Amino acid sequence: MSHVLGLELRREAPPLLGPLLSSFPLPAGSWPSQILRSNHRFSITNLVGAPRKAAGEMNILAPVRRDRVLAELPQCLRKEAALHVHKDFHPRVTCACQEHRTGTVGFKISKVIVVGDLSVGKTCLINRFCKDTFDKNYKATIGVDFEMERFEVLGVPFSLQLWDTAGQERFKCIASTYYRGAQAIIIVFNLNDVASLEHTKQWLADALKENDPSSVLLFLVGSKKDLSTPAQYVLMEKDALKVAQEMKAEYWAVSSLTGENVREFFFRVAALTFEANVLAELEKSGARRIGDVVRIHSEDSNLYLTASKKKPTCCP
Ligand SMILES: Nc1nc2c(ncn2[C@@H]2O[C@H](COP(=O)(O)OP(=O)(O)OP(=O)(O)O)[C@@H](O)[C@H]2O)c(=O)[nH]1
Ligand SMILES: [Mg+2]
Repeated sequence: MSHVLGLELRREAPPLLGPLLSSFPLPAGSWPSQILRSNHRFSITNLVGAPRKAAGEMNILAPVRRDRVLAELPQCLRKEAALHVHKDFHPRVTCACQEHRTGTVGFKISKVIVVGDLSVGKTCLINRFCKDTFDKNYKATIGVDFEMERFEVLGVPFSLQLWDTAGQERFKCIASTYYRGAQAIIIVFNLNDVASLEHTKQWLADALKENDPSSVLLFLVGSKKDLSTPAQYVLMEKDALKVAQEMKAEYWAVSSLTGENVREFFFRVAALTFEANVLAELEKSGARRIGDVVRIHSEDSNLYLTASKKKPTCCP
């Protein structure tokens, strides 16, 4: 079940949801008014008039599905355009997870926004991963919509909130109010439409206006791979890798129709977002210990490079 957001908002958060919602970067004056459970997933709706459950009836978090458990770091698609190419999670992250020193990471919900031209396949990509469905008919997203996905990474629960935004110009102003507070930005283009690749720079610029460019993880995703011949794909990939390198984004190519690379891609997003969260948490607790404030800088989005500049607060 998913819900269109951004139509009409009201400030009304059930008491139990306070801590949960505090990590939702919603525009001032808005709170999700309802959490519903649907199979393994939760969706939140802001639609006024939808029946509301009493807080006591709500299930706050769904259990993690067995096929959402990550024990190892999923690898990048192309080494030329990757956020990092290390084979394993950062040693400090592995160590912190083993010693149950991941702080609040297990309770947090990380926001991921998906942007790109209309009809490039953003909704289909999310639906393939979250619902394992594919709809060949185009239904434009109006405003924004989102899905929650729960993972377990190195034994720690971790949640991603995947925000599906509208690509149509007339809905852009609604959608852009939901860009704020993203930990990862997924910019989608159609591998068979070079204009959609060119437009990714503008989508990124718009999304970065609302976010801190030094801490957000970027992914450039080519969609509809099933529609390209191998020769066409090779040509497009060359251009896409160049754009990804300029953006300092990790490049992926997927097909929501066949499912190619969809799961691998979202697992990579979950793993890298988790890793960044744990590293930030370790920095924070280190800073607290010495009574100082530390700010995370990731100029080149390389989590390992960032971490190696800091004094270790965890083994080894
Ligand atoms: N062949 C093929 N078609 C796809 C794929 N992904 C999406 N489509 C089709 O492309 C059209 C648009 O897909 P959507 O996911 O709705 O596009 P969107 O980016 O969400 O569009 P907006 O919501 O308007 O921004 C639909 O007809 C889909 O069936 C794919 O991987 N392969
Ligand atoms: Mg859509």
